[in-house]
Amino acid sequence: MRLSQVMKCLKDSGEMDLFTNDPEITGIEMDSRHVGKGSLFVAIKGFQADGHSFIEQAVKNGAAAVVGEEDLQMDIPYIRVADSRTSLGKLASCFYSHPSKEHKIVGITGTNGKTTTSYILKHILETAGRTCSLLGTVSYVINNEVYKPTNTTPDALQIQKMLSESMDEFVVMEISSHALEQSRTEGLQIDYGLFTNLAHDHLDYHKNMDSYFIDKKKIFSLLKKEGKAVVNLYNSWGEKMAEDLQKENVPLMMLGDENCCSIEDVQLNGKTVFILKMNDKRYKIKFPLPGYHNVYNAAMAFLTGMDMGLDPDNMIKSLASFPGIPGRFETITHPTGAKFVVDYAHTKDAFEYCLETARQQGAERIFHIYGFRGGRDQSKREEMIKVSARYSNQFYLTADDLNDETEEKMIGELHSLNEQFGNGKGQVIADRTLAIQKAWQQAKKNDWIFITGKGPESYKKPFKLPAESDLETLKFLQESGRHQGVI
Ligand SMILES: CC(=O)N[C@H]1[C@@H](OP(=O)(O)OP(=O)(O)OC[C@H]2O[C@@H](n3ccc(=O)[nH]c3=O)[C@H](O)[C@@H]2O)O[C@H](CO)[C@@H](O)[C@@H]1O[C@H](C)C(=O)N[C@@H](C)C(=O)N[C@H](CCC(=O)O)C(=O)O
Ligand SMILES: Nc1ncnc2c1ncn2[C@@H]1O[C@H](COP(=O)(O)OP(=O)(O)OP(=O)(O)O)[C@@H](O)[C@H]1O
Repeated sequence: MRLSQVMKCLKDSGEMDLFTNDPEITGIEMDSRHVGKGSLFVAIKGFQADGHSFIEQAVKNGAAAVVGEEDLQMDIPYIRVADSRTSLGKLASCFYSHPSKEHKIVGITGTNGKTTTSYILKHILETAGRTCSLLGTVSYVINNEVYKPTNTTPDALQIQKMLSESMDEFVVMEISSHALEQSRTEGLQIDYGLFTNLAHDHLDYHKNMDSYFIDKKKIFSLLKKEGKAVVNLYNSWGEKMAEDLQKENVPLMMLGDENCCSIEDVQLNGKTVFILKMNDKRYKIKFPLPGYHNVYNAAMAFLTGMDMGLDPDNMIKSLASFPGIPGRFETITHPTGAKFVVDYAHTKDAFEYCLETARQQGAERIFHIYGFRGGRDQSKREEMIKVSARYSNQFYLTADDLNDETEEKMIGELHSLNEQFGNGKGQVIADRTLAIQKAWQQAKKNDWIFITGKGPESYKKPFKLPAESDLETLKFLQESGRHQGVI
């Protein structure tokens, strides 16, 4: 494709300056290290580095043209734009022939429930015999091939490339607020935009809840002409979102609105069973994942499936056979019958939903093992400890992924938070595997032990026990118990 053809996508928005020759463009790159002969290199001012300082390297690697924000003179075509990130999405969409058009795309945003809802939707679509790609925190799945994700929502280049490679009819993707704020979704067009909820998280990045909300709301600017918003009203931010969208005349389906679809008769002791009332019809849904939060996730997926024209009876069967998601309420039963749950909860709301679920399931004692990511939103830590102290009989604070924080600083912070807000129930055990071992050794019948925050993710540093994730630690303890004849 000639540069002038790729540039047409920017020309429309008046972002293009003149250039003198028209080379053949073999690919678009945002990382100078990936540039090859004929690439168009887009220089981005990032949080860690400035892509403009790698232009020379990109040219050495064979770049045929460069897009950037600075006023530069070069021997190859240089196109100055106001915002490289938005230009990247537009250019990539153009280069890959606007692949959003080729699929029915569901974008899911919200603080909690994106991964779960996306897995449920993929499952019900596939049960109905439809093909579905998935882009999200746990994995990217394209044409049934599974890839390790870079981000929850990949960069604009990857999005457009994967959409163009996907031969699946549907694409279900998690859309993070970071991605929306960083214009990774520029050039993407979606058929459904789902908003699950908003809760205190990522305020290191978004500064306050209002600006976090505004970034999340950007998902609806991606809707195709005939696209629809699906909003969960069972939380106050969902109500606000729906109100805003109604004012803006965005076609909207609301979970929790009597005139559309509402949840009734929820049973949570044992299996999750509830009624979804849609217009005059009532659908009885049985869902294997416990907890009220999963009622919302299943209902959001069902509502979207109904609008897609899927058969409700088929969806009900599909939901009943949902196989679960790695690291989302994954349960291992201790020899005493105690339940060990590995979960990805890392917000106050998610803690509440999880720990409350144990109460609903008849837990006599609740133990909770968790930590905080270093270098991430520190303002949420106090609220999370308070919830944990309210619901659990005892909790252990461990060193989670430290990122840029030192272990010493994190441990000091854990002690301090525990003293202030732990209600005398907390203990700092920095080694996560030893904290899990301690809980394993003291577990009794009818105890529920939650290990939260990492889900299926690997530990970033080695701990005492030979395991690389929470699940592996539990399996190690299970195996060791068997070898020692402990039943
Ligand atoms: C803070 C942040 O969000 N950073 C994201 C951002 O990176 P950046 O643009 O700042 O990159 P940078 O390292 O400063 O580099 C700037 C530019 O120089 C280029 N470069 C760099 C080096 C070089 O030698 N040559 C070169 O050309 C880079 O390719 C880049 O184009 O854009 C990248 C591409 O999209 C993201 O991968 C990266 O996510 C980082 C890794 C990250 O951890 N982000 C988290 C906060 C995040 O986005 N999380 C959400 C999920 C949140 C949730 O809901 O839980 C997500 O969507 O994953
Ligand atoms: N609808 C919901 N409301 C509140 N909490 C939820 C909901 N669904 C799941 N959770 C809790 O949040 C955790 C993360 O869920 P999930 O992975 O589906 O969310 P996510 O939005 O993809 O999160 P992340 O962006 O951090 O990957 C779950 O392990 C559970 O504890």
